[in-house]
Amino acid sequence: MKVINFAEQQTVVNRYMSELRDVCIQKDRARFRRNLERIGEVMAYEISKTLDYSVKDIQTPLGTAPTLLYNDPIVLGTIFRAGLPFHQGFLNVFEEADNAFVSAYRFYKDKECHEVGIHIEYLATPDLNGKTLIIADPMLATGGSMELGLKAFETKGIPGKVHLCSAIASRKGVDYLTETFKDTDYTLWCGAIDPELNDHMYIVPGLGDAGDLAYGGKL
Ligand SMILES: O=c1cc[nH]c(=O)[nH]1
Repeated sequence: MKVINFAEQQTVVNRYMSELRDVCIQKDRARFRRNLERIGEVMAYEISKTLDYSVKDIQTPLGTAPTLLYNDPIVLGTIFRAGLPFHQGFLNVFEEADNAFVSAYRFYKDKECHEVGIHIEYLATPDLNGKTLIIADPMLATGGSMELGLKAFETKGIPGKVHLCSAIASRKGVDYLTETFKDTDYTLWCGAIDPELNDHMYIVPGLGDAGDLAYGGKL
């Protein structure tokens, strides 16, 4: 598996990332969602360069324009709920894509929120056989929800290509996925890779709880 880290590049993604993280700016929910969406748009554009293209003749009012167009049948997958604005960014770019959704939640063994697992509950996906699957999961903490999300999607067909996308990943999560998918040609796209996970499996420095910041708190 190949890993791309946008934080190592000179790119506008770093500006969007700084706004996601900034403790004052991130309080503006609409802006938080829009920044996740914008990172999705840039990642989608970069992924578009990896697709398979062939020349198609486009009829204009004045003649024919030979144009390189991609042939990949794209499915955009995401994990509720924090994934929704990030997913929308990819959909803004690949607007013809089919879509797949899965819900995953963490369950804890005690009131101190020590995690014991991730539970998959809801799954809605088209046939994935031979498709180019792009999974948008903005916070890659342990890598567990991305792995389980992909496994859940793969019950509905085996994709031809897989792109795993996160806004912020932890080093531990990246190492876990790199090991788990070491024999694949998957690509993991990260807005940034942060050094630590805390006891509650939150990424540090990270940004906090992406779902709450995008949509408000939950019970
Ligand atoms: O730091 C983290 C990790 C997982 N999910 C989040 O929203 N934040």
